[in-house]
Amino acid sequence: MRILASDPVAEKGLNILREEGFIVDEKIKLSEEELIKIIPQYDALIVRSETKVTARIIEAAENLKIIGRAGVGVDNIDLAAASKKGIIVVNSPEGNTIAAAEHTIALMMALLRNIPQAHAALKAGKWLRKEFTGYELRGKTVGIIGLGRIGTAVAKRVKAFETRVIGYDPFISEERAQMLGITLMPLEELLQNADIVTMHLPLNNETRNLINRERLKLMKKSAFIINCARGGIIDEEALYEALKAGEIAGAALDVFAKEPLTESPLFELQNVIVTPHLGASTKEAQINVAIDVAREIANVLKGGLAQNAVNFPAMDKESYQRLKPYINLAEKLGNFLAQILSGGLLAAEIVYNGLAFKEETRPLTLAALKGLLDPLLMEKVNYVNAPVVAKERGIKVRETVMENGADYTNLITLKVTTEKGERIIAGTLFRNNEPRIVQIDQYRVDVVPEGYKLFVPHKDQPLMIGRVGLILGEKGINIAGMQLGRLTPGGDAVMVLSLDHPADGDSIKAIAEIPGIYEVKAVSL
Ligand SMILES: NC(=O)C1=CN([C@@H]2O[C@H](COP(=O)(O)OP(=O)(O)OC[C@H]3O[C@@H](n4cnc5c(N)ncnc54)[C@H](O)[C@@H]3O)[C@@H](O)[C@H]2O)C=CC1
Ligand SMILES: O=C(O)C(=O)COP(=O)(O)O
Repeated sequence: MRILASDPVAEKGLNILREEGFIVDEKIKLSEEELIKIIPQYDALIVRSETKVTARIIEAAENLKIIGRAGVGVDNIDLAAASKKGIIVVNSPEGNTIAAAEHTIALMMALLRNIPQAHAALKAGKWLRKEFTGYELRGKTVGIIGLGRIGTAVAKRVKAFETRVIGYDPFISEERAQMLGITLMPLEELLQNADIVTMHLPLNNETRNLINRERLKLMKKSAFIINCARGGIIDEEALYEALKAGEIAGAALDVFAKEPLTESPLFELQNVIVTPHLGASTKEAQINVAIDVAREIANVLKGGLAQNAVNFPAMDKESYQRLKPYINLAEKLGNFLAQILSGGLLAAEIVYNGLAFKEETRPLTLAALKGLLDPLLMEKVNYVNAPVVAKERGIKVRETVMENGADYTNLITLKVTTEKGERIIAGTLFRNNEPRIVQIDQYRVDVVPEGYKLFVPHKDQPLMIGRVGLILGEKGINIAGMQLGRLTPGGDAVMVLSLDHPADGDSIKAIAEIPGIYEVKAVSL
């Protein structure tokens, strides 16, 4: 399989992929058209922030299974397009946290002490001292917007400078803020109180131009603002005007609305210092992020699940190990049901009974949906696009979780409604995580969800098994196992045969013609 790195990525990461037997091409600074042309050859794409992975590129990516973002921000990737196409997007959420936090501190100190300006002046032959008198950090109030990984790492570090830290993040709790020693407050209040404001939140539709003209006006005239998160969070035009008018004291910017950026009115202002998106550019961070995404890509291309997928529920290693057999079971249940269904699919409900499902069920639901939808549809369905595909087709998906209430300690039941009625399948794990289908429709069974099956509802009467066995036997198809389920003697019953080879069309037809056989469905798991 082939992997393309379209931005500079540390060799240590790429070598992991080469050692795993993948072919890795490094081609940087490609245009959108160039990428569209070559992307069909690739199974995985690795990017940093420079490559814009547009919907057009994703559309052309016939073989792409995963996009690895060697860093945090995925705003350069069209996530909706990737999800729709079933392409997993992974990032490295922690690999560059320290690099970005330290760069923020570096910018903060440089800004307060005029280091870039003094450096430039002296190198130009000017020994200026009075002009470059700065400020101390001690005793100042630092306002952090976005208290995620980088925001909290910055908080920890500025505290060592004896500052007071205030924060704004609508998604963190008061308890967590207290634990970090940060006073939470509304954004407007933070802007009014901070001597230094620093941004550490993602760019999205809610945060674009979060710091606009009105909000900049709330800041103290003596205040500084730093953006080491994403360009576009601060309105650059409004910032220019605020700085020019002396409404705030200065700004340090590592990121810009449009990158690369080599000319900007902001660059002409003495109280603005800039770096070209260097937050994550340390040797250490680049090795960390490259290794993280390489491991994810290798794992996913070998059929595993991603742990840091942005468009798939994230799972830590432990949860993944624990849930993996259930994920496989859920997928098999969906798959089995898909192969015995008739009529258009209207709704799917997945019911989880048992403590195994107390914490996390989302990956199981996605697996059940994938198993259910993939055999029914022309397009490829996987864990990532399964909900999108279901939604697009108007299939209602419901999830119910109950701590107990079933005959098995942990049971997954998939109920689907089609135009022709309702069908049910349920499964559990036996000892040693052995998967079993324990119910199909109203019948109790004990079927290993593996290999070739024949699902044969019939009337409970003598000779049924014998005649089915004879037809298959005459074709040299060996029956490896058989399960019978019936409601009442002489009533409706079901046979689930496990075969060593798939049954051919003629045998299936011949079985279907036996009086008392209601239907015959071949299932391959
Ligand atoms: N300059 C650079 O080279 C680098 C920039 N970054 C950027 O830094 C930013 C932060 O990264 P991490 O801390 O790793 O992410 P994170 O996901 O750990 O933290 C982001 C925080 O922002 C908060 N948030 C979301 N919407 C918000 C809103 N409307 N107002 C206030 N807070 C909000 C979230 O609740 C979360 O706590 C990202 O934009 C990332 O792309 C990251 C690494 C390097
Ligand atoms: O990780 C992030 O979000 C970054 O902004 C780092 O960007 P980069 O990988 O250095 O292009």
